[in-house]
Amino acid sequence: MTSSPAEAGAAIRLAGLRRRFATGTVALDDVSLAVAPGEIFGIVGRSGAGKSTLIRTVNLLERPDSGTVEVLGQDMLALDDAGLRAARRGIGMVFQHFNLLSSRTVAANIAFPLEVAGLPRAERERRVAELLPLVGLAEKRDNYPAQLSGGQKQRVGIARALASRPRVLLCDEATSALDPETTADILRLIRDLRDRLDLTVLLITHEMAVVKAICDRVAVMEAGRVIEQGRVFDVFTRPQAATTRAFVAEVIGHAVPPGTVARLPEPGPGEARRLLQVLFAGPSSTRSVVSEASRRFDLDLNIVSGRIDEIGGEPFGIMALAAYGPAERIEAATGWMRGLGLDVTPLSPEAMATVQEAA
Ligand SMILES: Nc1ncnc2c1ncn2[C@@H]1O[C@H](COP(=O)(O)OP(=O)(O)OP(=O)(O)O)[C@@H](O)[C@H]1O
Repeated sequence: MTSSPAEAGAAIRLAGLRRRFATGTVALDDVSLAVAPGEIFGIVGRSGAGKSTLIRTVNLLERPDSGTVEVLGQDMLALDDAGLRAARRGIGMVFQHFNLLSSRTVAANIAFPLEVAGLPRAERERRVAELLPLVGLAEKRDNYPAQLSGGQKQRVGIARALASRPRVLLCDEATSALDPETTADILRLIRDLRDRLDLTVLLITHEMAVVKAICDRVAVMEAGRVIEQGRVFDVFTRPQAATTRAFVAEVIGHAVPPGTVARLPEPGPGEARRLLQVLFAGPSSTRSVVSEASRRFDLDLNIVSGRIDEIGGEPFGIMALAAYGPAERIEAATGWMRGLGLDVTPLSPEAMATVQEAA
């Protein structure tokens, strides 16, 4: 998997970024990625993986020790203070905890960056009047943050980020403080704004469900490195790294009732029993793959569970198989299915239960 689609004319291009804190922690260890104009690009990783440090290098809230940061064709590290201030107006940022000023109304919070930039009052008011309906807050103009729900506060945060008409939007765990339903609303809003305003969006999250919901491409970070990146559909259907598999399983790990696993027949004499999770692109071909594998390798392959899901309208399937037969023939069948492009992962009964709980 490569980042090649974005290489030419990228909206954001980060190359060879390193950042080591005085404590000795290496938060970024040779990170490179390119985000195409109009793309929603997700960076996913566990706590401490380096996501915040990475997103903060894009607008130079964090300066890398080495590497290059290019946004909209501009070399950010070459700018003087005035140049950097101007460049930052082209890069909006949305925060996890909204960072609203409690003593200001919704309208005054949204206008704040314009005030800092020295825009006359009339222009600020005109811009706020445009932004309020765009984020669905036309009725809340004169409310204070304390009178708003979490989702409404984040809408204010988004409107404020868009006030200076940026072309790039950075979202730092923008939905992590919200409940699932509100998260879905805010993600829809971000996607809608991307479409309407032709924005490029870089977001960080620890939730693969966020990536699945709105991202076009994703990079998975671990210990300061990007360990895998690609189209979201490809990463979900053919995850490579163990960490990516674990992330993917959190979202699409499907329910195999523990009782079902417990009731599976024991293998016969000289037979092995293996539980396999199979991920595949497209809804239709699996059943024939399973029956062909069964014939070719003379195995008993039972579909324990299965379902079809989709990402960006593209369908994919997830299936749990119980395979019975000589261990080496099960291995051979697994290899054969992988050769056809299916992602096959052995599951222990315990793993099946874990996957089910996480789903
Ligand atoms: N200012 C700092 N000084 C020292 N170490 C830091 C600093 N900021 C971050 N780190 C460390 O760098 C590593 C990466 O942190 P970062 O916040 O970028 O990760 P993250 O993936 O965003 O995690 P989280 O979701 O918990 O914020 C962590 O080990 C963190 O403790």
